[in-house]
Amino acid sequence: MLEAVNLKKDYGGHLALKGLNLKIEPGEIYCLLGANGAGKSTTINLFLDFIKPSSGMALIDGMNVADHSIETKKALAYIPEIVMLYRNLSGLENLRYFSQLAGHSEYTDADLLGFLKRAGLPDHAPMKRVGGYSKGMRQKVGIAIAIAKQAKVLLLDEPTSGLDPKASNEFSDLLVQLAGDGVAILMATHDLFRAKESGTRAGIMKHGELVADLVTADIGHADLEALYLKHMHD
Ligand SMILES: Nc1ncnc2c1ncn2[C@@H]1O[C@H](COP(=O)(O)OP(=O)(O)OP(=O)(O)O)[C@@H](O)[C@H]1O
Repeated sequence: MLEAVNLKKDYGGHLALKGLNLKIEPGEIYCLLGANGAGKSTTINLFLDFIKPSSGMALIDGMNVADHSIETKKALAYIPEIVMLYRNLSGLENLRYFSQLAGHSEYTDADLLGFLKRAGLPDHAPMKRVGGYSKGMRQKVGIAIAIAKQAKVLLLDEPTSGLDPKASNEFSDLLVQLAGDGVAILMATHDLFRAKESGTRAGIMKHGELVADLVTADIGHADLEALYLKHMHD
């Protein structure tokens, strides 16, 4: 479970996050929407403990990440816009390496190949160098790493930007599957369509504040877009 409690971030006089309160339960996919500079990445970076809050708390599984950096990192997986992998290693070798780093040395190659398959990596790809992978294939290795790590929390920062519609659709389906397994997911995205399609909740952030927090099943595509645009113009 992910929770922000009155979470604030001040970058030298610029209040980028103004007291965020948010709870994301296992099985939820929370899509954080908002214009460039709204504070979405700041929120994610606080949960990752990449940056420290000015006040308030970011909690993962009830633990304050600022005080439990290592323990909370064990519970989470992070997928940025471009998943960082070793170009000269194959997908399988990358997955083995990152799984071992996460303390899972027990997996056999068959296990690891199973995770890559579950993440939708084509059968011909696991033995090939990642340097030749498409962006969508790299994202799939990122998902396989999350599966292998048995992450309870998944943080994503614009993971589908630059993916073609089919790859984006496949990626969103994977997130829905992970949520079905009880993972709590927070995703910063500009993709209103995907937020409505695969998100269970959506929040609109503006100037460091959550100005809307909705259940996606309660709102249509057009209504979400209209609401988003209304907030952007206010
Ligand atoms: N390291 C930093 N130092 C100073 N200001 C920063 C820093 N990082 C972010 N900011 C500022 O904080 C605000 C929020 O930025 P943030 O990156 O969280 O926005 P975002 O919603 O993720 O935007 P985008 O959609 O462009 O990724 C912006 O005004 C940004 O310029």
